[in-house]
Amino acid sequence: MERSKKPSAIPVSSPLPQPTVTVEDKKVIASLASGESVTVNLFGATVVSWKLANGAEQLFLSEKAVLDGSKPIRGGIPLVFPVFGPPPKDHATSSLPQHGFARNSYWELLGKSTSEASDRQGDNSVKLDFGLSTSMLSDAFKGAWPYDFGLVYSVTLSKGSLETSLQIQNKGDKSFEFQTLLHTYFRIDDITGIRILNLESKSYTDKTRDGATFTESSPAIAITQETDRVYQSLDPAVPIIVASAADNHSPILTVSREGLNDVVVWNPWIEKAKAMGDFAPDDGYKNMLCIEAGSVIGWQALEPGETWEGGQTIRPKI
Ligand SMILES: O=P(O)(O)OC[C@H]1O[C@H](O)[C@H](O)[C@@H](O)[C@@H]1O
Repeated sequence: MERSKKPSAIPVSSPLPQPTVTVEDKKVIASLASGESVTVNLFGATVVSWKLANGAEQLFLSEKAVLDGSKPIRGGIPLVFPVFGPPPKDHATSSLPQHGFARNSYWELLGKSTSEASDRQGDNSVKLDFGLSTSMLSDAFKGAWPYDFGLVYSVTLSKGSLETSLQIQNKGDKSFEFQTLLHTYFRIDDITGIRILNLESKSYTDKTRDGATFTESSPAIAITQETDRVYQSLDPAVPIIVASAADNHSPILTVSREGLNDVVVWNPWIEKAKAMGDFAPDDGYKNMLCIEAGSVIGWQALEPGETWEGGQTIRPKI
């Protein structure tokens, strides 16, 4: 008599845990099953929180950030478009507010999509697409910048990285010029404990010194005072690294860029932090650093029908 064989385990391809996306109160929250999460406020499509699986918040959000749409959000990743800084008087953006209207307008959630982690070990990643187009602007912004445009901003949360990328389309019949920037406020433990790598020998304008131009001499930049510098014409293949001063300059996080060849390094320091009504606590400048990937030197021209794309991927050391 044949001994009945125990059925051997049949390999089944178990589905990876799916990310969840919830929309509540003008906020979109996406989470991976392993615990990472990102929160995007529809006002400005501003990413206001990005947490790792262990709950560690990666972005600085001021305790006094205004979240009701009455002013740009102080912290997270405000999006700058179509002008960086105060608009020049002789330019088509001259009637817009500082940093333009993208961070000052309500965006819509266009959709979400998931993709499988390539190694089948981790969770899926989740991509949120947000849109802003001419018809969604206030009449005041439409009047101040009369161009027909469409923006799609994609926020992709993966295990160990956050990617934010912007597509800009000229949908009208006249060309326009723009600047854009991802104004990322990183949360850091202690501003005195970090160094910024990969900017040595690069040219920068220093806004704290009347916009004078200098060449960076330091291989590892320390922030010890108010800092507001626009580094320009960087090699897009070289990421900006925020490193630990104490730990032999080992990376704390890296910022890789595509199409964004300028980088602003900003910390308001003591007096400027106190002077900002929506910045809190006063000594919060010790726990933040803005590394802002952008295209802000000169202007990008976009002809009718053309699309421009750029973005960043942030990877913290885990
Ligand atoms: O106060 P905001 O309009 O948000 O600007 C905050 C900061 O943004 C950038 O980093 C600029 O380089 C700074 O000059 C400016 O102070």
